[in-house]
Amino acid sequence: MRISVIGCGYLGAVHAAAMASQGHDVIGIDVDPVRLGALREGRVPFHEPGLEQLLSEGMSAGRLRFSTQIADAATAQVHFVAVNTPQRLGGDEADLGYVEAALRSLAPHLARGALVVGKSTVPVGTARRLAPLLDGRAELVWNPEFLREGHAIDDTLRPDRLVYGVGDDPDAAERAQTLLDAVYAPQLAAGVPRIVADRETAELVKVSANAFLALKISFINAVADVCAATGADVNLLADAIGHDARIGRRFLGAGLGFGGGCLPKDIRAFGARAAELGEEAIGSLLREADRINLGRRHRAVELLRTALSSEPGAAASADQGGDLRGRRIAVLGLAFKPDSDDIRDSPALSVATELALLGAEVVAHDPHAVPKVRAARPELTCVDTAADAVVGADAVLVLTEWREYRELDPAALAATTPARLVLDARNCLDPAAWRAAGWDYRGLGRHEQALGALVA
Ligand SMILES: NC(=O)C1=CN([C@@H]2O[C@H](COP(=O)(O)OP(=O)(O)OC[C@H]3O[C@@H](n4cnc5c(N)ncnc54)[C@H](O)[C@@H]3O)[C@@H](O)[C@H]2O)C=CC1
Ligand SMILES: O=C(O)[C@H]1O[C@H](OP(=O)(O)OP(=O)(O)OC[C@H]2O[C@@H](n3ccc(=O)[nH]c3=O)[C@H](O)[C@@H]2O)[C@H](O)[C@@H](O)[C@@H]1O
Repeated sequence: MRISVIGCGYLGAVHAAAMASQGHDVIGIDVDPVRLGALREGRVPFHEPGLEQLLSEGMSAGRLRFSTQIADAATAQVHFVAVNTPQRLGGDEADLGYVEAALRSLAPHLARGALVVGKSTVPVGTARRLAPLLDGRAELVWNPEFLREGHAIDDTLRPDRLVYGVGDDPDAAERAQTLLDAVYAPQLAAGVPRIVADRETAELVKVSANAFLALKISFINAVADVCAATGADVNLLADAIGHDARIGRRFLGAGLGFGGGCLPKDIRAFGARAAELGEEAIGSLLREADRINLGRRHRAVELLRTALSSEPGAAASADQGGDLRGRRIAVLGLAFKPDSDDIRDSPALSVATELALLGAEVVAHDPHAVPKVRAARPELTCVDTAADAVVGADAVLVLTEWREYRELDPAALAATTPARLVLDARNCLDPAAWRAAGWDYRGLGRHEQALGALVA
C-alpha cells in the first residue's frame, strides 16, 4: 500500500519505518526541516533502539522516503496523522492546532478513495469535529497508538491490540476497515486483537489507557510514602500484590514518578475534556494522581537535604533541611525513562534543575539525553561517564534507571568519593550490595532513612 505519515517525531518516524519494513511504500512528511534533513540522511534525530537500522533498511529498499512538502503525499491511499498534541500554554487542554493544520494542508492533495487516519492522542470528539476540514474528500478515522518510547519498534510491529475508530456511515466504515486491515495484515495474521469501534470510543480508549497507567504509578507512590514512614519495603510489596493477576506487577515501580511527552499532558487533557462535558469525577481522580506524581520530585530533593544534614559532621542548616549550597551532587540520569533521550517533562531533569537552583553543584550524566539537556539547560554540567560524575560527590542521586546504573560497581565507586551517600530515586539498585561496599543507601519511598533509624 502507498502510505503517508504526517509528523515524523517519536511516533511518526517509528510508524513510517515500521510500515516500510512490512512492505508498504511510505513517505514521511514533517514541517521541521532539521528533523526532516536528519531523517533524509538516514539519521534518527532522537534515541530509539533499533530505529536507525529499520530506517536505513527501508530507505535502501526504496520503500521509505521523507519530504517537507505535503503535496508529495498526494498519491498515498492511507495518510496517518502523527503530529504533536501538546498541553495548551496556560491550561490543561490539548492544543489541537497542529492536527488542524495538518488536516487543512492535506485536504487539497487527497486522492479519490483515500483514507485519513488520526494516530495522535486527542480529546474525545476531535475526529467528529475536525472531519469537515477534509471537505468531504476522504473519510477521517482514528487509530490510536500505544507504543512506549524505548520499545517503540516492537510495540508497533507487535502491538497488544489495534483499535479502529470509524465514522457513522456504514459503507465508509467498511472501506476504512478494509484499508486498515491491509495496512496491518501482518499484525492481524499474527493474531493481534482488533477492536473496531466508533471514533469516540477509540479516542477515549487511548486516554483511558494512559490515565490508568498514571493512576497505577501514583497509587504505588502513595503507598510508598506509607512504606517510608514504617520501614516497609515498597518493592517487595509491589512484587507481592503484583502476583495477583488482577493487579499485575507492571507499572508498580515506585520512585520518582512519571513524566515524558504523554502521560502528564494526557491526564490533564482528559480531565479538562471531561469537565467540558460536565463530568468532573475523572478529572478530580487524575488531578490527585498528578499531584502525588509531582510531589515525588519535591520528595527526592527533601530526601537529599535530610540525608545530607544527618550525615556525621554535617553542619545544621538554617532552613531545617540540609543546605545544598556548594554541595557536589552527582546526578545519574536525565531522560524521563531509560532507553530514551526524551527530556519532555522529565522528573530527573526537573530534580537536577531544582538542585542547581538551590545552589548545589550538579554534575550530571545520562547515556543519551546529554545533547538535548545541553541545548535546554546549558547551566547544568554534564560529564561523559557515570564514574566521572561520582568522583568527589557529596551524594549520588540515581534519577533514571538506566541499565548501566543498575550494573554499577559500588565498591569501585566507593574509592572515588569519601561521602558515600547514594539516593536511589528509582529503587533500582541493590541496597545490600551498596551497603556492603560502605555506602549509606537510601531509596525513595523504600529505605528513606539511614539503616537503624527506621520508625519503630
Ligand atoms: N511519543 C510517544 O511515545 C507517543 C506519542 N503519541 C502521540 O502521538 C503524537 C505525536 O507525539 P510525538 O511523536 O511524541 O511528538 P513529536 O513532537 O516528537 O513529533 C511531532 C512531529 O509533528 C511535526 N508536525 C507538526 N505539525 C505538522 C504539520 N502540520 N505537518 C507535518 N508535520 C507536522 C513536528 O514538526 C514534529 O516533528 C502526540 O499526540 C502524542 O500524544 C502516542 C503514542 C506514543
Ligand atoms: O501515549 C504515549 O505516548 C505513551 O505513553 C506511555 O509510554 P511512555 O511515555 O513512552 O513511557 P512509559 O514506559 O509509560 O513511562 C512513562 C513514565 O512513567 C514512569 N514509570 C513507569 C513505570 C513504573 O512502574 N513507574 C514509573 O514511574 C517512567 O519512568 C516514565 O517517566 C504509555 O506507556 C504508552 O502506552 C503510550 O503509548
